Amino acid sequence: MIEVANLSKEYGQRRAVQDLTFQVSPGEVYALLGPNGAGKTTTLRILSTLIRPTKGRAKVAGFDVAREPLEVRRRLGLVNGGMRVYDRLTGREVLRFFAGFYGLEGQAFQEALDWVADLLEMEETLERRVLEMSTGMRQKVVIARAILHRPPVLLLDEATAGLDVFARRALLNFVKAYRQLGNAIIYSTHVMSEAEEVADRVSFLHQGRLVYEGSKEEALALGEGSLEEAFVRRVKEAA
Ligand SMILES: Nc1ncnc2c1ncn2[C@@H]1O[C@H](COP(=O)(O)OP(=O)(O)OP(=O)(O)O)[C@@H](O)[C@H]1O
Repeated sequence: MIEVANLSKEYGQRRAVQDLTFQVSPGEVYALLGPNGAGKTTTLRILSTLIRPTKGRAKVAGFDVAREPLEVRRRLGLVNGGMRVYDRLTGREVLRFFAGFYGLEGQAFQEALDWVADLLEMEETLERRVLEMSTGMRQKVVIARAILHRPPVLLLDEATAGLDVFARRALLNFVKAYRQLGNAIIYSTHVMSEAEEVADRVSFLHQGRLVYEGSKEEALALGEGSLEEAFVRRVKEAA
């Protein structure tokens, strides 16, 4: 569902991502792990067609991100930590506005709304103004907006940033439910414990390079039960 081949991105002299290759299958959560500046956001921005790669290729649902960006966008949802939505609107109004971009109106909008409200357990959030929502409720609106069109590919970039324990739990449960529907998910974070909970496979990104990729179980074995330890060991070996 996601294919990345020898992908590189340079900002002037700075190499943000170097020669990255990986694939993600339908029904799989792929954790992209690494510290700040490792290149995670750059990778997701390329996949979501916001920036172009300097070298290499990436495909989403079979469509090339550089040559067929509109086809890619139709099949993809993106969630960043700290994304904003319009304060004065209710949850329902925000979602109606964005649904319009996907051509979801009338009955189709209502069906999409019922679907996301159920999946994210957010019925009461729909009637409240964003201004009056908790951070967790707001994040549900952000996620709902990203999946209204039921994309088979979902990219989550530090999506739990700023969330309390209940909201984080709700998000992790949602990730599991969305995978269960057969969708491909990239879960990008520097919080290794979250990946331990939701990932099927993990990769470690360090200074723009993929220094490790394996099943979560293999990575945990490498770190004697800890992904953080596995990351540190792999980075030392790669140095
Ligand atoms: N627009 C830009 N112009 C110049 N350099 C950039 C730009 N965007 C990112 N970089 C650099 O590219 C590298 C990778 O950044 P990126 O944001 O992809 O990392 P990250 O793993 O997502 O980290 P974070 O969690 O801090 O966002 C960093 O060295 C960063 O400073």
